Amino acid sequence: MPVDNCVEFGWQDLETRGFLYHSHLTTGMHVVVNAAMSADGKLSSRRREQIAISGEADFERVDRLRADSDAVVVGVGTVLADDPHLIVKDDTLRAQRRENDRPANPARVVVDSSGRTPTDAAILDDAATTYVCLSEAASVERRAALAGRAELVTAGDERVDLLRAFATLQEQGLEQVMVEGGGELIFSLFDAGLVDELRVFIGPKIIGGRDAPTLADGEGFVTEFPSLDLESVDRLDDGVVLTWCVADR
Ligand SMILES: NC(=O)C1=CN([C@@H]2O[C@H](COP(=O)(O)OP(=O)(O)OC[C@H]3O[C@@H](n4cnc5c(N)ncnc54)[C@H](O)[C@@H]3O)[C@@H](O)[C@H]2O)C=CC1
Ligand SMILES: Nc1nc(O)c(N)c(N[C@@H]2O[C@H](COP(=O)(O)O)[C@@H](O)[C@H]2O)n1
Repeated sequence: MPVDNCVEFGWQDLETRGFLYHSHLTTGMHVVVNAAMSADGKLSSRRREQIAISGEADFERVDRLRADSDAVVVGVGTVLADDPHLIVKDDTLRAQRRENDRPANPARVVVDSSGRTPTDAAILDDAATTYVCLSEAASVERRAALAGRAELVTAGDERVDLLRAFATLQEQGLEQVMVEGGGELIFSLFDAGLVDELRVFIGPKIIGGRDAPTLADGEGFVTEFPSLDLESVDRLDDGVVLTWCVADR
C-alpha cells in the first residue's frame, strides 16, 4: 500500500500488513481509529443504544482489523452502552494468529478513569488479556473489584493521561493498536496527537439528534484542527469506507 502522504517510521512488518504510518513523537505505537457512523456523522442514537449502521461485510472488515492488531481499545462509555466483547470472531483468523505465535485474540483495553467497568462486563472474560486504564481517582474498592479480572494501569490524576497510559501499554508489547470508540475517547486521542490513521464506514442512515454521539465529541477543537490525508475510498454495500492518515500537526 502506498504511504506517500505519511511519514514512514521504519515499521516494515506493519507495512506488509497494510497499515499507514505517521511519525508521532510521543510513542512508537501505531494507532488506528475505526468506527461506523451514519451519513450524518453519528455513532449511535441519543439514547446511546448500539445501532446497526454497517452490515456483515463491514463487520468482517473490522474482524480482520482486530486480527491484525495487538490491542483493541474502547472508552468506558462504550463498555457501559454496548458491553462489547472485542474478540476476533472468525475461527480461521484466530487460528492464523496462533500459527504466528500470537494469542488467539488481541488484548482488550478500557480507558476508565474511575473504574466504572462492571465486573460482569464481556471484555473481562478469559478470552483475552484485558487492561483497564485508571486514573488516581479510582477508588480502592473499584481497584479491588477489577484486580484479578484485568491488568490495571494507572495514569493521570482525575482523568486517564492517554500519553502515559499508551506508553505503558507499549512497554507491554502492544504496538499495533486499534481504537473502536466512542466519540469522547476518539476526540481525546486526536487531542493528544496519538492517532496515526482513521478508518470510517459511513452508512446509509440518518440518526440525528444534537445529543447523539459523533465520531469526535469532547470539548472540540477551536483554533487548530488535526488535518487528514485521504488514502482510499472503497464502496461497501450501500456505504463507503474512508481511510485517512493523520497529517503532521
Ligand atoms: N458506531 C460505532 O462504531 C461505535 C459506536 N459507539 C457508541 O459510542 C457511544 C459511547 O461513546 P462515549 O459516550 O463518547 O464514550 P467513550 O467510549 O468514548 O468513553 C468515554 C469515557 O472514557 C473515560 N475516559 C477516561 N479518560 C479519558 C480521556 N482522557 N479522554 C476521554 N475519555 C476518557 C471517561 O469516563 C469518559 O466518559 C455509545 O453510544 C456507543 O454505542 C462506540 C463504539 C463504536
Ligand atoms: N463496525 C461497527 N458497525 C456498526 O454498525 C456498529 N454499530 C459498531 N459498533 C461497535 O462494535 C462493537 C461491537 O463489538 P462486539 O461485536 O461486541 O465484539 C462495539 O464497540 C460497538 O459500539 N461497529
